[in-house]
Amino acid sequence: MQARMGPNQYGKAEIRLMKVDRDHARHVLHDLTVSVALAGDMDRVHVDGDNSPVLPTDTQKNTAYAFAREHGVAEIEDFAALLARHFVATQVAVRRATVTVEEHAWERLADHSFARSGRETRTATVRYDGDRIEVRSGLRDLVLLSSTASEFRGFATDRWTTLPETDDRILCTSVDARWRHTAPQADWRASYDAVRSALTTAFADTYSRSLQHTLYAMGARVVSTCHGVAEVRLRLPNRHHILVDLAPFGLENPGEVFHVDDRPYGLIEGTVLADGADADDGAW
Ligand SMILES: O=c1[nH]c(=O)c2[nH]c(=O)[nH]c2[nH]1
Repeated sequence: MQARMGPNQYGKAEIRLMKVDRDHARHVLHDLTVSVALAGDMDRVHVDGDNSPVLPTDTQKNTAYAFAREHGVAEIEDFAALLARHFVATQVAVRRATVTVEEHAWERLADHSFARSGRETRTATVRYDGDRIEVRSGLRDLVLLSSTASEFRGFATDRWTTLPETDDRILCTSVDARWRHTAPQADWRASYDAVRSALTTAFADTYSRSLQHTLYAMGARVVSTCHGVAEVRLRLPNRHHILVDLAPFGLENPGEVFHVDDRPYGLIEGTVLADGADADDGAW
């Protein structure tokens, strides 16, 4: 058999980790999902069954827990970078580590009581190759809705088109955004707050001709107002709200009662780049 091993990586996915900071009576939670992916000199693992370069995924999981205890978890970008650097620095066969961390939000009820929050999930992906460190931050499940100021008309039609044009509809989406930083170090919390605010204010401010039009407005607001962000990638599912026909009941429905369709949905995806930035195909 003529074959050779192509690109590969391996690691522990979705390590669920809760770190409680309990130095003060007012506890702080860091509820994380951590995923590790290691790549390097692993051909002989696959081809010959030689496990000597394999740091078990079980060990990777233990390392995440131990580092949370030893170093704490401040910002998820820093925690991801700590782990990524560790695996490359300590394993000769590992040339590149990619660590993704998601942070699940909790709302405080009291000093040591919390309610799981309906807020979005914050994310970070850090890739380290022994030389360069790339940091991407992001968020997902940020659900936004405009109850007007959204239209969709003037689109292409053919014999299969049934969608009527509309000059007033609900626009609703669940934002999945990732953005690339120009620098390996930043005030991650402040940067996150700035990007979130740019996304939400652009969504709210924009008179939408389509979700594509809104996507660009949101991305452009991020790269033009958020210092140190070179590129933002957006995935916006169109959560269709369909006006219910109440005429059979003798009722008008002037944009008040909608059926919320969960699938299928339009999926609008796009990258917006800062002036002068090149698209980058690192770890997203
Ligand atoms: O904002 C929209 N973009 C589309 O591409 C599209 N297609 C569709 O059926 N509805 C919508 N809405």
